[in-house]
Amino acid sequence: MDKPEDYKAHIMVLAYHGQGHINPMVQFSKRLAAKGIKVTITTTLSNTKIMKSSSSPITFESIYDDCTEGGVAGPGGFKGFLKRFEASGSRNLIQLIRKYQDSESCPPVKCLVYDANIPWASNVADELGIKRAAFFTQSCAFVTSFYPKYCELSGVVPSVPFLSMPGLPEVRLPNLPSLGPEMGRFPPIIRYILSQFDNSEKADWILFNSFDKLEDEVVHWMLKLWPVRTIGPTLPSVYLDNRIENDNDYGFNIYKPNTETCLKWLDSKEPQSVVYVSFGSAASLSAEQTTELAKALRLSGKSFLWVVKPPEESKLPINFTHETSEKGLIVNWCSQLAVLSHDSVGCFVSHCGWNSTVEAISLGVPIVAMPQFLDQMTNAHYVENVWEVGIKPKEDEKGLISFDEINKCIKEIMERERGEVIKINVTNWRELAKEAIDEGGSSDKYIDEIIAELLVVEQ
Ligand SMILES: O=c1ccn([C@@H]2O[C@H](COP(=O)(O)OP(=O)(O)O[C@H]3O[C@H](CO)[C@@H](O)[C@H](O)[C@H]3O)[C@@H](O)[C@H]2O)c(=O)[nH]1
Repeated sequence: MDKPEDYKAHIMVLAYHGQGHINPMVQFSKRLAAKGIKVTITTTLSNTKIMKSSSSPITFESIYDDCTEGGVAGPGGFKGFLKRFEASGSRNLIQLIRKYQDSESCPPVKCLVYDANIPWASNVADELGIKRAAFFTQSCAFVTSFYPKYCELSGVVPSVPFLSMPGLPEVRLPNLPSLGPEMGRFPPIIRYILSQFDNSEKADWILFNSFDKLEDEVVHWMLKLWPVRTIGPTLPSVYLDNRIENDNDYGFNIYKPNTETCLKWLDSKEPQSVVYVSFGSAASLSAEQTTELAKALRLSGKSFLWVVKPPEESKLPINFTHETSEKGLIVNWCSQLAVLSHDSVGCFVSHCGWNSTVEAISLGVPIVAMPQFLDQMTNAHYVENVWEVGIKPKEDEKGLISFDEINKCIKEIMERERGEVIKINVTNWRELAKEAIDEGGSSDKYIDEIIAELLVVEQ
Protein backbone atom coordinates (compact mmCIF):
# COMPACT_ATOMS: atom_id res chain seq x y z
CA MET A 1 0.00 0.00 0.00
CA ASP A 2 1.16 3.55 -0.74
CA LYS A 3 2.21 5.78 2.13
CA PRO A 4 1.96 9.59 2.21
CA GLU A 5 5.74 9.83 2.56
CA ASP A 6 6.17 8.02 -0.79
CA TYR A 7 5.21 11.27 -2.53
CA LYS A 8 6.34 14.88 -2.53
CA ALA A 9 2.74 16.13 -2.76
CA HIS A 10 -0.68 15.22 -4.14
CA ILE A 11 -2.28 17.04 -7.08
CA MET A 12 -5.87 16.55 -8.22
CA VAL A 13 -6.38 16.97 -11.98
CA LEU A 14 -9.90 17.69 -13.23
CA ALA A 15 -10.11 16.77 -16.90
CA TYR A 16 -12.93 17.64 -19.25
CA HIS A 17 -14.77 15.64 -21.83
CA GLY A 18 -13.22 14.69 -25.20
CA GLN A 19 -10.04 13.38 -26.75
CA GLY A 20 -8.52 16.83 -27.35
CA HIS A 21 -8.98 17.81 -23.70
CA ILE A 22 -8.07 14.55 -21.98
CA ASN A 23 -4.80 13.86 -23.86
CA PRO A 24 -2.83 16.94 -22.73
CA MET A 25 -4.00 16.72 -19.13
CA VAL A 26 -3.16 13.04 -18.79
CA GLN A 27 0.30 13.70 -20.20
CA PHE A 28 0.87 16.65 -17.87
CA SER A 29 -0.14 14.34 -15.02
CA LYS A 30 2.46 11.79 -16.13
CA ARG A 31 5.12 14.52 -16.06
CA LEU A 32 4.11 15.42 -12.49
CA ALA A 33 4.06 11.78 -11.45
CA ALA A 34 7.54 11.24 -12.90
CA LYS A 35 8.74 13.99 -10.58
CA GLY A 36 7.43 12.26 -7.45
CA ILE A 37 3.90 13.70 -7.27
CA LYS A 38 0.85 11.60 -6.50
CA VAL A 39 -1.75 12.51 -9.13
CA THR A 40 -5.45 11.73 -9.08
CA ILE A 41 -7.23 12.40 -12.37
CA THR A 42 -10.95 12.98 -12.05
CA THR A 43 -13.41 13.25 -14.90
CA THR A 44 -16.76 11.90 -16.04
CA LEU A 45 -17.52 8.19 -15.79
CA SER A 46 -17.63 7.68 -19.58
CA ASN A 47 -14.05 8.94 -19.72
CA THR A 48 -12.69 6.99 -16.77
CA LYS A 49 -14.20 3.83 -18.26
CA ILE A 50 -11.94 4.07 -21.31
CA MET A 51 -8.83 5.46 -19.67
CA LYS A 52 -6.07 2.95 -19.46
CA SER A 53 -6.22 1.95 -15.82
CA SER A 54 -2.82 2.81 -14.63
CA SER A 55 -0.99 1.83 -11.52
CA SER A 56 0.27 4.20 -8.88
CA PRO A 57 1.17 7.08 -8.82
CA ILE A 58 -1.75 8.07 -11.11
CA THR A 59 -5.25 7.13 -9.99
CA PHE A 60 -8.43 7.71 -11.99
CA GLU A 61 -11.70 8.64 -10.26
CA SER A 62 -15.07 9.57 -11.68
CA ILE A 63 -16.90 12.56 -10.21
CA TYR A 64 -19.91 12.46 -12.46
CA ASP A 65 -21.92 9.56 -13.82
CA ASP A 66 -22.71 10.83 -17.31
CA CYS A 67 -23.59 7.27 -18.35
CA THR A 68 -26.81 7.17 -16.33
CA GLU A 69 -27.40 10.87 -15.56
CA GLY A 70 -26.79 11.90 -19.18
CA GLY A 71 -23.89 13.37 -21.12
CA VAL A 72 -24.05 15.91 -23.94
CA ALA A 73 -26.72 13.79 -25.67
CA GLY A 74 -28.87 13.81 -22.50
CA PRO A 75 -31.74 16.17 -21.58
CA GLY A 76 -31.08 19.82 -22.39
CA GLY A 77 -28.20 18.98 -24.75
CA PHE A 78 -24.82 20.55 -24.10
CA LYS A 79 -26.22 23.18 -21.70
CA GLY A 80 -28.08 20.53 -19.71
CA PHE A 81 -24.96 18.43 -19.44
CA LEU A 82 -22.90 21.40 -18.21
CA LYS A 83 -25.48 22.16 -15.51
CA ARG A 84 -25.66 18.57 -14.27
CA PHE A 85 -21.89 18.18 -14.42
CA GLU A 86 -21.42 21.29 -12.30
CA ALA A 87 -24.08 20.39 -9.75
CA SER A 88 -23.02 16.78 -9.09
CA GLY A 89 -19.40 17.15 -10.13
CA SER A 90 -18.54 19.98 -7.75
CA ARG A 91 -20.21 18.20 -4.81
CA ASN A 92 -18.45 14.92 -5.57
CA LEU A 93 -15.10 16.60 -6.17
CA ILE A 94 -15.23 18.31 -2.78
CA GLN A 95 -16.05 14.98 -1.12
CA LEU A 96 -13.25 13.22 -2.96
CA ILE A 97 -10.64 15.80 -2.02
CA ARG A 98 -11.85 15.73 1.61
CA LYS A 99 -11.53 11.93 1.61
CA TYR A 100 -7.86 12.28 0.69
CA GLN A 101 -7.28 14.91 3.38
CA ASP A 102 -7.98 12.19 5.98
CA SER A 103 -6.32 9.31 4.15
CA GLU A 104 -3.59 7.21 5.68
CA SER A 105 -2.27 5.95 2.36
CA CYS A 106 -2.09 9.18 0.44
CA PRO A 107 -0.90 12.74 1.08
CA PRO A 108 -3.59 15.44 1.21
CA VAL A 109 -4.40 17.29 -2.02
CA LYS A 110 -2.46 20.56 -2.24
CA CYS A 111 -3.51 21.76 -5.65
CA LEU A 112 -6.35 21.38 -8.13
CA VAL A 113 -5.38 21.54 -11.81
CA TYR A 114 -8.57 22.00 -13.81
CA ASP A 115 -9.43 22.29 -17.48
CA ALA A 116 -10.24 25.97 -18.01
CA ASN A 117 -13.50 24.80 -19.57
CA ILE A 118 -14.61 23.90 -16.04
CA PRO A 119 -14.32 27.29 -14.31
CA TRP A 120 -16.49 26.22 -11.34
CA ALA A 121 -13.52 24.12 -10.19
CA SER A 122 -12.00 27.33 -8.90
CA ASN A 123 -14.85 27.61 -6.35
CA VAL A 124 -14.01 24.10 -5.17
CA ALA A 125 -10.41 25.18 -4.57
CA ASP A 126 -11.75 28.23 -2.66
CA GLU A 127 -13.93 26.10 -0.44
CA LEU A 128 -11.09 23.73 0.38
CA GLY A 129 -8.39 26.39 0.66
CA ILE A 130 -6.03 24.71 -1.82
CA LYS A 131 -3.99 26.09 -4.72
CA ARG A 132 -5.33 25.94 -8.24
CA ALA A 133 -4.10 25.97 -11.84
CA ALA A 134 -6.33 26.55 -14.86
CA PHE A 135 -5.23 24.39 -17.82
CA PHE A 136 -6.10 25.76 -21.27
CA THR A 137 -6.09 23.12 -24.01
CA GLN A 138 -5.89 25.66 -26.86
CA SER A 139 -2.99 27.85 -27.97
CA CYS A 140 -1.96 31.01 -26.12
CA ALA A 141 -2.67 33.00 -29.30
CA PHE A 142 -6.23 31.74 -29.65
CA VAL A 143 -7.06 32.32 -26.00
CA THR A 144 -5.57 35.80 -26.12
CA SER A 145 -7.57 36.65 -29.23
CA PHE A 146 -10.80 36.13 -27.28
CA TYR A 147 -9.79 38.20 -24.27
CA PRO A 148 -10.94 41.62 -25.58
CA LYS A 149 -14.41 40.20 -26.17
CA TYR A 150 -14.47 38.70 -22.71
CA CYS A 151 -13.53 42.05 -21.16
CA GLU A 152 -16.14 43.90 -23.18
CA LEU A 153 -18.93 41.55 -22.17
CA SER A 154 -18.01 41.00 -18.56
CA GLY A 155 -17.05 44.58 -17.77
CA VAL A 156 -13.47 43.64 -16.88
CA VAL A 157 -11.13 46.59 -17.30
CA PRO A 158 -7.89 45.20 -18.67
CA SER A 159 -4.71 46.53 -17.13
CA VAL A 160 -2.77 46.02 -20.39
CA PRO A 161 -3.75 47.57 -23.73
CA PHE A 162 -5.06 45.01 -26.23
CA LEU A 163 -3.19 46.55 -29.10
CA SER A 164 0.04 45.23 -27.71
CA MET A 165 -1.16 41.74 -28.72
CA PRO A 166 1.16 40.96 -31.57
CA GLY A 167 -0.54 40.16 -34.82
CA LEU A 168 -3.72 39.00 -33.15
CA PRO A 169 -6.35 41.49 -34.25
CA GLU A 170 -5.80 40.35 -37.84
CA VAL A 171 -6.01 36.74 -36.80
CA ARG A 172 -9.06 37.26 -34.69
CA LEU A 173 -11.49 39.05 -36.89
CA PRO A 174 -11.66 37.27 -40.22
CA ASN A 175 -11.19 33.83 -38.78
CA LEU A 176 -13.70 33.50 -36.01
CA PRO A 177 -17.47 33.30 -36.17
CA SER A 178 -19.09 36.70 -35.70
CA LEU A 179 -19.15 37.54 -32.03
CA GLY A 180 -22.01 39.99 -32.41
CA PRO A 181 -22.72 42.86 -30.03
CA GLU A 182 -24.68 40.96 -27.39
CA MET A 183 -23.86 37.95 -25.32
CA GLY A 184 -27.40 36.63 -25.85
CA ARG A 185 -26.78 36.27 -29.57
CA PHE A 186 -23.69 34.14 -29.19
CA PRO A 187 -23.74 30.53 -30.05
CA PRO A 188 -23.38 28.59 -26.80
CA ILE A 189 -19.94 27.35 -27.79
CA ILE A 190 -18.55 30.91 -27.96
CA ARG A 191 -20.08 31.78 -24.60
CA TYR A 192 -18.55 28.62 -23.30
CA ILE A 193 -15.10 29.50 -24.62
CA LEU A 194 -15.32 32.93 -23.04
CA SER A 195 -16.23 31.32 -19.72
CA GLN A 196 -12.70 29.90 -19.62
CA PHE A 197 -11.60 33.32 -18.34
CA ASP A 198 -14.01 33.15 -15.39
CA ASN A 199 -12.01 32.94 -12.18
CA SER A 200 -8.72 33.13 -14.08
CA GLU A 201 -7.66 36.06 -11.89
CA LYS A 202 -7.76 33.72 -8.88
CA ALA A 203 -5.54 31.04 -10.43
CA ASP A 204 -2.09 30.45 -8.99
CA TRP A 205 -1.00 29.28 -12.41
CA ILE A 206 -2.46 29.36 -15.93
CA LEU A 207 -1.09 26.42 -17.87
CA PHE A 208 -0.83 25.92 -21.63
CA ASN A 209 0.09 22.94 -23.76
CA SER A 210 2.61 25.05 -25.63
CA PHE A 211 6.21 26.13 -25.17
CA ASP A 212 7.68 29.59 -24.73
CA LYS A 213 9.62 29.74 -27.99
CA LEU A 214 6.62 28.64 -30.05
CA GLU A 215 4.47 31.54 -28.87
CA ASP A 216 7.01 33.88 -27.33
CA GLU A 217 5.37 37.22 -28.17
CA VAL A 218 1.93 36.16 -27.00
CA VAL A 219 3.28 34.50 -23.85
CA HIS A 220 5.21 37.66 -23.08
CA TRP A 221 2.02 39.71 -23.42
CA MET A 222 -0.04 37.27 -21.34
CA LEU A 223 2.49 37.32 -18.53
CA LYS A 224 1.55 40.94 -17.88
CA LEU A 225 -1.91 39.73 -16.91
CA TRP A 226 -1.65 36.18 -15.60
CA PRO A 227 0.85 33.74 -14.12
CA VAL A 228 1.08 31.87 -17.44
CA ARG A 229 3.30 28.80 -17.63
CA THR A 230 3.78 26.81 -20.84
CA ILE A 231 4.26 23.17 -19.91
CA GLY A 232 4.17 21.49 -23.33
CA PRO A 233 4.41 19.89 -25.69
CA THR A 234 2.41 17.23 -23.88
CA LEU A 235 3.22 14.30 -26.15
CA PRO A 236 4.21 11.02 -24.51
CA SER A 237 7.83 11.15 -23.47
CA VAL A 238 9.03 8.51 -25.97
CA TYR A 239 8.39 11.01 -28.80
CA LEU A 240 10.34 13.82 -27.18
CA ASP A 241 12.85 13.38 -24.36
CA ASN A 242 12.36 9.70 -23.55
CA ARG A 243 12.82 10.38 -19.84
CA ILE A 244 9.62 8.67 -18.63
CA GLU A 245 9.61 4.90 -18.72
CA ASN A 246 6.81 3.24 -20.73
CA ASP A 247 5.25 6.57 -21.67
CA ASN A 248 4.49 5.77 -25.28
CA ASP A 249 0.83 6.59 -25.80
CA TYR A 250 -1.99 8.72 -24.44
CA GLY A 251 -3.85 5.68 -23.11
CA PHE A 252 -7.20 7.14 -24.17
CA ASN A 253 -9.03 6.59 -27.46
CA ILE A 254 -12.61 7.40 -28.39
CA TYR A 255 -12.52 4.64 -31.02
CA LYS A 256 -10.50 1.44 -31.17
CA PRO A 257 -7.24 2.31 -32.92
CA ASN A 258 -6.15 0.27 -35.90
CA THR A 259 -2.49 0.80 -35.14
CA GLU A 260 -0.91 -2.48 -36.17
CA THR A 261 -2.53 -2.44 -39.60
CA CYS A 262 -1.44 1.18 -40.12
CA LEU A 263 2.16 0.60 -39.09
CA LYS A 264 2.52 -2.52 -41.19
CA TRP A 265 1.09 -0.66 -44.18
CA LEU A 266 3.38 2.34 -43.56
CA ASP A 267 6.38 0.01 -43.30
CA SER A 268 5.79 -0.98 -46.92
CA LYS A 269 6.03 2.62 -48.19
CA GLU A 270 8.96 4.80 -49.21
CA PRO A 271 10.25 7.45 -46.74
CA GLN A 272 8.15 10.62 -46.67
CA SER A 273 5.86 9.38 -49.44
CA VAL A 274 2.54 9.09 -47.57
CA VAL A 275 -0.16 11.70 -47.00
CA TYR A 276 -1.76 11.24 -43.57
CA VAL A 277 -5.28 12.70 -43.27
CA SER A 278 -7.19 13.23 -40.03
CA PHE A 279 -9.68 15.77 -38.73
CA GLY A 280 -9.45 14.90 -35.04
CA SER A 281 -12.27 13.80 -32.79
CA ALA A 282 -14.83 16.60 -33.09
CA ALA A 283 -14.80 18.02 -36.61
CA SER A 284 -17.01 16.59 -39.31
CA LEU A 285 -16.50 17.39 -43.00
CA SER A 286 -19.53 17.97 -45.19
CA ALA A 287 -20.25 15.28 -47.77
CA GLU A 288 -19.27 17.75 -50.49
CA GLN A 289 -15.92 18.54 -48.85
CA THR A 290 -15.28 14.83 -48.27
CA THR A 291 -15.79 14.24 -52.00
CA GLU A 292 -13.33 17.02 -52.90
CA LEU A 293 -10.76 15.60 -50.52
CA ALA A 294 -11.23 12.09 -51.88
CA LYS A 295 -10.76 13.39 -55.43
CA ALA A 296 -7.63 15.28 -54.40
CA LEU A 297 -6.07 12.21 -52.80
CA ARG A 298 -6.78 10.12 -55.87
CA LEU A 299 -5.46 12.83 -58.21
CA SER A 300 -2.28 13.36 -56.18
CA GLY A 301 -1.14 9.85 -57.01
CA LYS A 302 0.34 9.63 -53.49
CA SER A 303 -0.21 6.86 -51.00
CA PHE A 304 -2.57 8.03 -48.29
CA LEU A 305 -3.71 6.97 -44.85
CA TRP A 306 -7.07 8.55 -44.05
CA VAL A 307 -8.79 8.43 -40.66
CA VAL A 308 -12.52 8.43 -41.31
CA LYS A 309 -14.43 8.20 -38.05
CA PRO A 310 -17.35 5.70 -38.05
CA PRO A 311 -20.06 8.39 -38.27
CA GLU A 312 -18.34 9.89 -41.34
CA GLU A 313 -17.95 6.73 -43.40
CA SER A 314 -21.19 7.17 -45.30
CA LYS A 315 -19.87 10.45 -46.79
CA LEU A 316 -17.11 8.70 -48.75
CA PRO A 317 -17.81 8.44 -52.48
CA ILE A 318 -19.29 5.07 -53.44
CA ASN A 319 -16.59 2.45 -54.08
CA PHE A 320 -13.81 4.91 -53.16
CA THR A 321 -12.23 2.58 -50.59
CA HIS A 322 -12.25 -0.32 -53.02
CA GLU A 323 -11.11 1.66 -56.05
CA THR A 324 -8.17 3.24 -54.24
CA SER A 325 -7.12 0.21 -52.21
CA GLU A 326 -3.74 -0.01 -54.01
CA LYS A 327 -2.81 3.51 -52.90
CA GLY A 328 -4.87 4.18 -49.84
CA LEU A 329 -5.67 2.84 -46.41
CA ILE A 330 -8.82 4.10 -44.66
CA VAL A 331 -9.23 3.42 -40.95
CA ASN A 332 -11.67 4.56 -38.26
CA TRP A 333 -8.96 5.59 -35.80
CA CYS A 334 -5.24 5.07 -35.29
CA SER A 335 -2.47 5.96 -32.92
CA GLN A 336 -1.82 9.34 -34.53
CA LEU A 337 1.53 9.69 -32.83
CA ALA A 338 2.77 6.33 -34.08
CA VAL A 339 1.69 7.35 -37.58
CA LEU A 340 3.09 10.90 -37.55
CA SER A 341 6.43 9.65 -36.24
CA HIS A 342 6.70 7.00 -38.97
CA ASP A 343 9.37 7.67 -41.53
CA SER A 344 6.98 7.10 -44.45
CA VAL A 345 4.71 10.02 -43.61
CA GLY A 346 5.54 13.14 -45.62
CA CYS A 347 2.57 15.40 -45.04
CA PHE A 348 -0.39 15.78 -42.67
CA VAL A 349 -3.74 17.03 -44.00
CA SER A 350 -5.18 18.28 -40.72
CA HIS A 351 -8.05 20.26 -39.21
CA CYS A 352 -5.42 21.94 -37.02
CA GLY A 353 -6.91 21.02 -33.65
CA TRP A 354 -4.39 22.24 -31.12
CA ASN A 355 -3.16 18.76 -30.19
CA SER A 356 -2.72 17.71 -33.81
CA THR A 357 -0.88 20.95 -34.54
CA VAL A 358 1.48 20.55 -31.60
CA GLU A 359 2.00 16.88 -32.48
CA ALA A 360 2.89 17.65 -36.12
CA ILE A 361 5.32 20.36 -35.01
CA SER A 362 6.86 18.14 -32.34
CA LEU A 363 7.29 15.27 -34.77
CA GLY A 364 8.48 17.39 -37.69
CA VAL A 365 5.62 16.75 -40.13
CA PRO A 366 4.51 19.51 -42.59
CA ILE A 367 0.81 20.38 -42.58
CA VAL A 368 -1.86 21.03 -45.19
CA ALA A 369 -4.17 23.09 -43.00
CA MET A 370 -7.93 22.61 -43.42
CA PRO A 371 -9.39 24.19 -40.26
CA GLN A 372 -13.08 23.62 -39.54
CA PHE A 373 -13.97 25.86 -36.61
CA LEU A 374 -12.85 28.08 -33.71
CA ASP A 375 -9.24 27.73 -32.60
CA GLN A 376 -8.42 25.62 -35.67
CA MET A 377 -8.66 28.84 -37.74
CA THR A 378 -6.12 30.62 -35.57
CA ASN A 379 -3.86 27.57 -35.48
CA ALA A 380 -3.95 27.27 -39.27
CA HIS A 381 -3.03 30.94 -39.59
CA TYR A 382 -0.01 30.37 -37.36
CA VAL A 383 0.92 27.17 -39.18
CA GLU A 384 1.11 28.99 -42.49
CA ASN A 385 2.20 32.51 -41.61
CA VAL A 386 4.00 32.49 -38.28
CA TRP A 387 5.75 29.12 -37.90
CA GLU A 388 5.75 28.48 -41.65
CA VAL A 389 5.28 24.75 -41.21
CA GLY A 390 2.44 24.28 -43.64
CA ILE A 391 0.12 25.63 -46.31
CA LYS A 392 -3.55 26.51 -46.08
CA PRO A 393 -5.51 25.80 -49.26
CA LYS A 394 -7.85 28.59 -50.34
CA GLU A 395 -11.61 28.25 -49.99
CA ASP A 396 -14.11 29.37 -52.59
CA GLU A 397 -16.81 31.90 -51.72
CA LYS A 398 -19.00 29.12 -50.26
CA GLY A 399 -16.24 27.97 -47.96
CA LEU A 400 -15.49 24.84 -49.99
CA ILE A 401 -11.91 23.82 -50.78
CA SER A 402 -11.71 22.27 -54.22
CA PHE A 403 -9.88 19.03 -54.98
CA ASP A 404 -7.56 21.00 -57.22
CA GLU A 405 -6.56 23.36 -54.43
CA ILE A 406 -5.95 20.51 -51.95
CA ASN A 407 -3.95 18.55 -54.52
CA LYS A 408 -1.87 21.66 -55.30
CA CYS A 409 -0.97 22.08 -51.64
CA ILE A 410 -0.07 18.41 -51.19
CA LYS A 411 2.20 18.63 -54.25
CA GLU A 412 3.68 21.93 -53.05
CA ILE A 413 4.68 20.31 -49.77
CA MET A 414 5.85 16.96 -51.09
CA GLU A 415 7.43 17.90 -54.40
CA ARG A 416 8.35 21.57 -54.58
CA GLU A 417 11.01 23.87 -53.20
CA ARG A 418 8.56 25.55 -50.82
CA GLY A 419 7.95 22.14 -49.31
CA GLU A 420 11.65 21.72 -48.66
CA VAL A 421 11.76 25.04 -46.80
CA ILE A 422 8.68 24.02 -44.79
CA LYS A 423 10.33 20.72 -43.92
CA ILE A 424 13.42 22.55 -42.65
CA ASN A 425 11.24 24.90 -40.58
CA VAL A 426 9.22 22.13 -39.00
CA THR A 427 12.38 20.16 -38.22
CA ASN A 428 13.77 23.23 -36.45
CA TRP A 429 10.56 23.61 -34.45
CA ARG A 430 10.75 19.94 -33.55
CA GLU A 431 14.17 20.50 -32.00
CA LEU A 432 12.86 23.46 -30.00
CA ALA A 433 9.86 21.42 -28.83
CA LYS A 434 12.13 18.65 -27.56
CA GLU A 435 14.43 21.14 -25.91
CA ALA A 436 11.51 22.79 -24.05
CA ILE A 437 10.36 19.62 -22.32
CA ASP A 438 13.75 18.00 -21.86
CA GLU A 439 15.67 18.43 -18.62
CA GLY A 440 16.29 22.13 -17.94
CA GLY A 441 14.08 23.29 -20.85
CA SER A 442 11.51 26.07 -20.30
CA SER A 443 8.53 23.74 -19.80
CA ASP A 444 10.49 21.36 -17.60
CA LYS A 445 11.64 24.24 -15.41
CA TYR A 446 8.10 25.58 -15.01
CA ILE A 447 6.89 22.17 -13.88
CA ASP A 448 9.73 22.02 -11.35
CA GLU A 449 8.89 25.51 -10.11
CA ILE A 450 5.22 24.64 -9.60
CA ILE A 451 6.19 21.57 -7.59
CA ALA A 452 8.71 23.57 -5.56
CA GLU A 453 6.03 26.15 -4.67
CA LEU A 454 3.69 23.41 -3.53
CA LEU A 455 6.39 22.01 -1.28
CA VAL A 456 6.88 25.42 0.31
CA VAL A 457 3.15 25.48 1.08
CA GLU A 458 3.53 21.99 2.54
CA GLN A 459 5.95 23.11 5.30
O1 LIG B 1 -7.01 8.65 -35.47
C1 LIG B 1 -6.71 9.46 -34.60
C2 LIG B 1 -7.03 10.83 -34.68
C3 LIG B 1 -6.66 11.65 -33.65
N1 LIG B 1 -6.01 11.15 -32.57
C4 LIG B 1 -5.63 12.04 -31.44
O2 LIG B 1 -6.74 12.82 -31.06
C5 LIG B 1 -6.32 14.09 -30.63
C6 LIG B 1 -7.13 15.10 -31.39
O3 LIG B 1 -6.98 16.36 -30.79
P1 LIG B 1 -7.09 17.72 -31.61
O4 LIG B 1 -6.18 17.69 -32.76
O5 LIG B 1 -6.87 18.84 -30.65
O6 LIG B 1 -8.53 17.75 -32.19
P2 LIG B 1 -9.99 17.52 -31.50
O7 LIG B 1 -10.10 16.20 -30.96
O8 LIG B 1 -10.97 17.89 -32.52
O9 LIG B 1 -9.94 18.62 -30.31
C7 LIG B 1 -10.87 19.56 -29.80
O10 LIG B 1 -10.16 20.12 -28.67
C8 LIG B 1 -8.95 20.79 -29.00
C9 LIG B 1 -8.33 21.25 -27.69
O11 LIG B 1 -9.16 22.16 -27.03
C10 LIG B 1 -9.20 21.94 -29.95
O12 LIG B 1 -7.97 22.53 -30.32
C11 LIG B 1 -9.94 21.44 -31.19
O13 LIG B 1 -10.27 22.53 -32.05
C12 LIG B 1 -11.20 20.71 -30.77
O14 LIG B 1 -11.90 20.22 -31.89
C13 LIG B 1 -4.82 14.19 -30.91
O15 LIG B 1 -4.10 14.05 -29.72
C14 LIG B 1 -4.55 13.01 -31.84
O16 LIG B 1 -3.27 12.43 -31.65
C15 LIG B 1 -5.70 9.84 -32.48
O17 LIG B 1 -5.09 9.37 -31.51
N2 LIG B 1 -6.06 9.03 -33.51
